[in-house]
Amino acid sequence: MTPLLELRGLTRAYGSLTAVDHVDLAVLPGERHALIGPNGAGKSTLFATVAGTLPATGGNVVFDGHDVTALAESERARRGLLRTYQHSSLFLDCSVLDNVALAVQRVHRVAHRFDRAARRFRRTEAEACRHLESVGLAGRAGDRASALSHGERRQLEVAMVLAAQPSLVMFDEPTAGMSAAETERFAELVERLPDDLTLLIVEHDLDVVFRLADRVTVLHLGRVLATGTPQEIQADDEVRRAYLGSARAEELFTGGL
Ligand SMILES: Nc1ncnc2c1ncn2[C@@H]1O[C@H](COP(=O)(O)OP(=O)(O)OP(=O)(O)O)[C@@H](O)[C@H]1O
Repeated sequence: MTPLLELRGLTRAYGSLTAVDHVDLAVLPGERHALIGPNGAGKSTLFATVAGTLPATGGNVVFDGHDVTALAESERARRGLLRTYQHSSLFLDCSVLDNVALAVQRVHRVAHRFDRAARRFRRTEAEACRHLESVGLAGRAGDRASALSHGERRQLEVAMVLAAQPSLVMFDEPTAGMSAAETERFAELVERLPDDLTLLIVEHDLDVVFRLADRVTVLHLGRVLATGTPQEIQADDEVRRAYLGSARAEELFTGGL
């Protein structure tokens, strides 16, 4: 199967520090792929370089068969490669529904241009409602975004990303700061996303990783240490060694299986 996303020798240096060091990685269509690693492994840098938030200093990002390394983040998003931002994309004074409707409108700017205003409005609203339903927020449509809890804001953010009709969504530590109940709700939400949506998730909660991911890539000191199924990763001696001394070693040994 041809990968939807392929990283070829992707490298990102900050001066003399190579935070992401010749990373090769393939994410297949429909796959849920998690990126883990001890603190400072280079996960955030890799994430930002793939999304186009940070330019690469070497190597290539190939998305849907095209080399997008030189493209801006917005152009990558237009082609279906989207990343989530922690809260920064929300209009807190607008309603939950309007936040998603605005995201829908951005996509349909061209497609709906010749519709009559009332019809365009109805279509946009119906589509926004559908996205809210798929993230479990239909009941909060009329509330202000500022009234949502931390976990609900992250759900709203997913609805807004879905409105952009992506083929690959990159989640940036989605459960960070969530309560156990919010984390559970978020994991269920991800499990319910359409099967053909490809996901790349950077996540610290290894229970969530081992529950959601089809395959896991472990970064260590900017390099790929291992890629495999959750079971393979948990049984990998090198991975265990990389996590030893990390507060998360315990999770690696006990989580998920
Ligand atoms: N803007 C920057 N300038 C210089 N060095 C940086 C910068 N951002 C990150 N680094 C360094 O690059 C390396 C990788 O950092 P990065 O944040 O990508 O790792 P991470 O795996 O996401 O870590 P964490 O799990 O702690 O978030 C670290 O050594 C970090 O100190």
